[in-house]
Amino acid sequence: MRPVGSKYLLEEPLGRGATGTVWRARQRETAGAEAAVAGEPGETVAIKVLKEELAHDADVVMRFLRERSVLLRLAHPNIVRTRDLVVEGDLLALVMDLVDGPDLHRYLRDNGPFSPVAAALLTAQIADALAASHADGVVHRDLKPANVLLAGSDGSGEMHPMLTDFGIARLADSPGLTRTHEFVGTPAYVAPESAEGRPQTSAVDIYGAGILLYELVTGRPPFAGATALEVLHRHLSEEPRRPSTLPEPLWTVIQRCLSKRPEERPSAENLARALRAVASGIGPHASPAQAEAALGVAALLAPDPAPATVPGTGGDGGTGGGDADPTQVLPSGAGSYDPAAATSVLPSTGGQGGQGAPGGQGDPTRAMPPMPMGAPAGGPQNPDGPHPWESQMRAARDRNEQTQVQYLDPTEDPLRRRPQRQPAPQRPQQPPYRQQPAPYQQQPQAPQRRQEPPPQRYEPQRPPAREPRPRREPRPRSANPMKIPGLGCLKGCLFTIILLFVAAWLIWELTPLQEWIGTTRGFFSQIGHVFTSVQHFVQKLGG
Ligand SMILES: Nc1ncnc2c1ncn2[C@@H]1O[C@H](COP(=O)(O)OP(=O)(O)OP(=O)(O)O)[C@@H](O)[C@H]1O
Repeated sequence: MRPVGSKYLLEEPLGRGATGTVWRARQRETAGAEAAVAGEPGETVAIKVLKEELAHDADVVMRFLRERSVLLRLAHPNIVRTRDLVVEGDLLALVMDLVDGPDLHRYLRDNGPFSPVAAALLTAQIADALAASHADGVVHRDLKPANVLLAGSDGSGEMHPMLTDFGIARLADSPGLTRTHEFVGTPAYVAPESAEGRPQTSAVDIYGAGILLYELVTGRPPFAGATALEVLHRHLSEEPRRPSTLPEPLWTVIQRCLSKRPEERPSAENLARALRAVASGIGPHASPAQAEAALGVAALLAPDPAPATVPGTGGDGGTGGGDADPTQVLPSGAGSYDPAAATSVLPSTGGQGGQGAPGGQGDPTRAMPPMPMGAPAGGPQNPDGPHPWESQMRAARDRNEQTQVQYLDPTEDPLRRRPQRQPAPQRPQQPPYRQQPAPYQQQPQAPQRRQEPPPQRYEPQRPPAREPRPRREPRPRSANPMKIPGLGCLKGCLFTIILLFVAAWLIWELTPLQEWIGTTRGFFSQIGHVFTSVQHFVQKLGG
């Protein structure tokens, strides 16, 4: 057991991320006044020991100390509380409350997607946490299922999401570690402005929340690709595709969160409110008024008039980033991309040039090659040393937990396996103000895989599912199985000739045609006469 400072003892690793390793630890003695939570000897805590690269960077240490008060101050029921920050020699560590439960990424992988109502309620709680941190000027910047821990997901039914890793992204993008204009994040969850190195605000967290919500209901994030660059391209240029099972109001929320323009995304507070309105309006017990309110959710999604800015990205009017930065054309097809990749430091402009940089395109750990652009504008970088991006990607490769993009077999999709619609009573016939608990008052239920989902479903106005028609045997066309090519055409021709013959006979016999022509012969004798004339003519020709 390794001591951390004089107050904590590391017991066993809980998991490793790009920025450090999280340990289950025990408190040895009560912490001093500098800690937010003094704790009791013997108490179990979680400690994130930051990676050595971070701990060796003077700038990170400075930032760690400077942000100490912000991190310790962040208190919200949906934020994992940071109890203490330890700086000792080469060691930087965050002491947190130990959350007994899986992270959301693992939970999704093991249990499959959530119902739209459960997903909306879960994301509403995450939006609550974001609203509190944004009000305090703290932008998370790395919102993703792996950074949401689920307390109380032990089968008791209630699920309590807790956002963790606050401020870590901010520590990791120290100018000493990453070059100017680079960003920290995970490609599948990165907002377009971060991908382009434009100024960032709290709207990047709203984008992350939109991606997370999409993933909760579908099992996978909206933009995937073989390489990190491909994923970033999609964030910049593609619109997400609407899954067919997604209720209209929830889709409206997702679309607004995933708006390419940060100023069009809702504030975290409005997002939470809108998601609760949607959850109560799309459930089966929704009153007509609640359903109506859900359909008008767009009106609730007002943007934040004064979004919190991310220092150093230009969003604060500071030195980094800047509006003048041109939109980049990202080279595609380079490198490999693990969608499970941990938080990454991706060069978005500037860089050391692709070919000569260590760990170039041939390096499979590389998710994004350096851009062939200008020289780095950032801090004192050693051009020969490995870029932190490389070591972070190597860490990602070493991780035990790999995010898996889950493609759900439609037959196993609990969203599709909804109960058959009964000829249910029409909504207007329901007593309008029943004493029912509103769906937003219910805690999101843990979805059980391969179990019938709870009937918290949005029923769009669709006709009831039809019985599939019995398959018809192809009609036998003929008793003769032999197929003669052109037979159909021949039959048609013969039929036409007979038809013409009969028509000519009728015209000849029933009209005064024969008198006009001056012959009084019947039709058949006239035909015979014509044939005889032709025969004589041919014989004459033949001599
Ligand atoms: N406070 C905590 N209590 C219990 N387990 C935790 C706590 N914080 C993190 N963990 C667990 O530790 C593991 C590693 O966490 P960490 O945040 O370092 O990884 P990550 O989020 O996957 O990576 P990164 O954010 O660096 O890309 C995760 O599996 C997470 O479930």
